[in-house]
Amino acid sequence: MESSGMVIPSAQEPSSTSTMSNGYPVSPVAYEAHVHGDDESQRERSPSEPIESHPVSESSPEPDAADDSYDGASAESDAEDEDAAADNSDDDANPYSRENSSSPHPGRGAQRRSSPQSETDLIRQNPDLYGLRRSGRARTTRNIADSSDSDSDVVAPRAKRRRKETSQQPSKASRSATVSSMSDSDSEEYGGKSARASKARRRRLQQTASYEPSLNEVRFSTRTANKVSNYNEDDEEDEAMFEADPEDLAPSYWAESYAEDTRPAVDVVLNHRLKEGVDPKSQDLDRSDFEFCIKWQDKSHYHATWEPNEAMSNYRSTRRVDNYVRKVLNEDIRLQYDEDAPPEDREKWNLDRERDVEAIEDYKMVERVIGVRDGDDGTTEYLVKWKRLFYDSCTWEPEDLVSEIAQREVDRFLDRTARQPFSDKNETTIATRKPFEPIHGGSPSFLQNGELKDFQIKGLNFLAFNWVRGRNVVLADEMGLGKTVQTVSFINWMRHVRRQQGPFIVIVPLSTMPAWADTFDHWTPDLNYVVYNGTS
Ligand SMILES: Nc1ncnc2c1ncn2[C@@H]1O[C@H](COP(=O)(O)OP(=O)(O)OP(=O)(O)O)[C@@H](O)[C@H]1O
Repeated sequence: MESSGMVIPSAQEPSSTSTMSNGYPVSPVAYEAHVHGDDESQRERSPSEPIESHPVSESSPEPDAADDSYDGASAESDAEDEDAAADNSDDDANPYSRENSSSPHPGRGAQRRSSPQSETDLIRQNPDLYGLRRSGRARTTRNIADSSDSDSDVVAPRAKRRRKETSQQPSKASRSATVSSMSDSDSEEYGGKSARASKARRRRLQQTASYEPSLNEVRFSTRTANKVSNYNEDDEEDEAMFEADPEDLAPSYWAESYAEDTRPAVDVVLNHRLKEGVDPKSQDLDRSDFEFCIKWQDKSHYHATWEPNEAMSNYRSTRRVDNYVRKVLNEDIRLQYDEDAPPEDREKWNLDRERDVEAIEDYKMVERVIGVRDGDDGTTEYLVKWKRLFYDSCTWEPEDLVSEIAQREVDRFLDRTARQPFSDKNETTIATRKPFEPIHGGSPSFLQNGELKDFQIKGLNFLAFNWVRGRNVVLADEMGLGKTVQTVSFINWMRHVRRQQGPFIVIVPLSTMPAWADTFDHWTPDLNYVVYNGTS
């Protein structure tokens, strides 16, 4: 308890290392206390005693009178000091306790009245005492400081390697850290080329006591900075599927002579199929027998087209096609036509491809319209959020197209933008809310395309009742009994019954996000919700 009370604050308090030299207080207040020879109780309580036998208040330099931020901590440590002093007076096993219990200690008196130089002399004469007094302090920083030293048992795994290096030839960084540390503490006494091995130990202790953690942290970060882990090694091939073709990159030093390549650029190859007329049982199929479904850069999946292999020379970024052939087409040919291919592998491959194709069809469906603008040619364009794709994949599409494939979404967008959301302020404030009126007589009329069960109405009333009271609650029930539906209903109860337009935030696991979106769409299609996920 003593060491923690002493060590933790001192290790974390920069002012303690900046205002104290070798643990000696430089605070004028502290020095004044010694000169005037305060009585014993005052000395024990003083947070700024220089070197004392008391293990908490007196050997710890942190409660410097110059540092106001320590007032609170000082008061706490004072209280602990009183307890510790009482304990120590009975603790014969602790040499400091004995020392502390006898106030007229000659050494102590000399210390209190000595100048900083004589204090340093005393430290040199009593290295063990010096080390022990700071042992508590050092403990918290030892792991950090000693990680670059050689005599710590509790170090990071790489300390072993560091130990070897430092024992043979101290690294430049290590030396500079040592010098820096010494200049912080007392370079005159502990530095210098003539320092002997016995002094080195004291110096280490000294460093440990006076090191600022930031110094060590800098050293750690410098060393680890060279080790850049690549966690994506396994994904290299996947990345290659989408990596930019070098021909896409227009070198800036060619800028003047560089003619812009306006050919369509391949974004992703979505699928492949045999060309018409090619015998599917042929044994020597290759990429020239196939067509590829290409999603073009800056265009939505809706505009993906099938292109034969020989047409690729008309497009940019065809390296993505090469990668697709290598990774997907060749594997498909192998699994479909190689009789030795395990049937389970073939089945899994086909299922995966089916799933991918289904997903691509979803990407072509309009989830919602989120913006409108005038196009270049005077026509109207809508900003379309595509189903299952993030918002950074939204594209501007001509009005004709959007109306043709998703007129309902256009109408919803126009409805939303036509009216301003308005919330009843009286209902927003708990104190002015109207009393709770439970929902009776079946499913509420503000829900569309379905009716709540009785137990779900009960759950909705439970949520509504507690909202009126301003209480936070959790709705819990067994799986699949309609908690999502009840929550969506509750939000709509607030909108329609209490005229609260939100915004409401619903935080859900990524995997359940589509289900939530579907529930909103199904039960309350008039509600405007936005799905936030992805990177932008
Ligand atoms: N009253 C109802 N009428 C018709 N279908 C309902 C009703 N209540 C719930 N469902 C349907 O039951 C399914 C499960 O509902 P819901 O997702 O709300 O349950 P849940 O309790 O949230 O599930 P989980 O515990 O798995 O999250 C959904 O497809 C939902 O549309």
